[in-house]
Amino acid sequence: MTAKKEPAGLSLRLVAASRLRAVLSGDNFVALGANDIADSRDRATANRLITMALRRHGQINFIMHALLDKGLPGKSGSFEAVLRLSLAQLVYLPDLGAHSALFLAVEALKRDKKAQHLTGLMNAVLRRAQANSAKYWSLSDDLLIPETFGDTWVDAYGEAAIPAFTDALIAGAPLDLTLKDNDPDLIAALGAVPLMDDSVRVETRDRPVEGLPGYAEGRWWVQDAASALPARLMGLEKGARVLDLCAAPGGKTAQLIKAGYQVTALDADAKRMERLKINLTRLDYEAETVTADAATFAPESGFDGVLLDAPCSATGTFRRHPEVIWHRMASDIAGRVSVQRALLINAFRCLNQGGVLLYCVCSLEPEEGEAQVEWALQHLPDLKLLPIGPDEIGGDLAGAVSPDGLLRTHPGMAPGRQPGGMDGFFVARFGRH
Ligand SMILES: C[S@@+](CC[C@H](N)C(=O)[O-])C[C@H]1O[C@@H](n2cnc3c(N)ncnc32)[C@H](O)[C@@H]1O
Repeated sequence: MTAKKEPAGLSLRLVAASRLRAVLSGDNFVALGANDIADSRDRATANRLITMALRRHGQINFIMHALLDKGLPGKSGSFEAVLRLSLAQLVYLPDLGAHSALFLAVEALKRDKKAQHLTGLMNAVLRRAQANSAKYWSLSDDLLIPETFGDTWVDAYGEAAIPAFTDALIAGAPLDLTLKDNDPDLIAALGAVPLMDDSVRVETRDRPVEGLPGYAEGRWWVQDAASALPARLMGLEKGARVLDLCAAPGGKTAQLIKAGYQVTALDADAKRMERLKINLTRLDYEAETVTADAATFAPESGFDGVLLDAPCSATGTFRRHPEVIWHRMASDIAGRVSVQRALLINAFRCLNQGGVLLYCVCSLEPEEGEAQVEWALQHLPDLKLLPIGPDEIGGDLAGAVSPDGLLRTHPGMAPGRQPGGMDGFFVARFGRH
């Protein structure tokens, strides 16, 4: 007897459901790669389903609430993940076909011992969703942002920021690169548009990053346009000794080396440090590397510059990691604020008199940004603010600098007037008396 053939499209959905399930329970989203699904078209479909489910998470919450009269059944294995993927397909990816969404959801549940008793419920819920898909398609985009963040972001960035943020969330992030050298032929070969300084944007690509022109020769590295801003503000002479704290995977380290500094790159995570070393080797760049806790690292001599890219809530990265805004709680932010303070204190200790300290976070939360500057100026009396000038920032982003010289980007901004947004970043520059 020959084994019964699996229905087409089922196995990619099983892999997608398993990845989404991990994200729902707290993992960061990492796109499926060739090791997960060998066929590139299947892999692309699976990644589309997961990213759509994550970007539309808030609206899918609303739909699930409307359709599951008794709420999500307890201890139900992959039920929630399969349901979210199927709703993403039915409502937001109609080109994938409604029939396959219903049929494959039921088939997927049949293969999960913990959920196979729920095939009837899945079928009924998805049929109701299908009947109402036009109504669900036009749900308010305000649902895409959790209330806790929505309120803070309106206060910090104004009412108009929210529609801009939801547009950016739905669109996702294009690929931004930082170039080693601004070669117009390379930019053309990449099909990229210049954004500012050495940042370019690749809007569409037909292959993985490793297959793009110039990757193997180490002519660029992946770095969001916002993430490339802080290191450009160091402003020291070539040859200055610069400490890059929380450096892995090394995007800012590479920029500091490119600027001509003698760089020491430090990170607490040994695996991520290995990744940093591999990245620098590909770029043919050199730095001293240290695996240590940035809160207690005690160098033998001080540095002319310290860049502290502090661990944070990462809410500014929601275009690539939509899950961050659903994972983060107010208590997480408070915990991160105290770690950032400990790191700021030690960053200051590592700095020579007359040196420059850059503090940055990829967070949209004022507690991790502007409020940390107030705290640092109160608690570290030898520290003074070195205001960032609007003319120091290219890409038509002068408006991102506040009157007191703090830099704040957000996903609604258009670097180089290009569509696609940018990460939310906060940068402050200090000097030591
Ligand atoms: C936002 S990522 C840094 C990105 C990096 N600066 C770049 O531009 O590529 C934050 C990093 O902080 C590191 N980290 C977190 N807590 C740390 C600590 N106490 N000491 C040193 N590194 C830490 C993490 O391992 C992570 O690599």
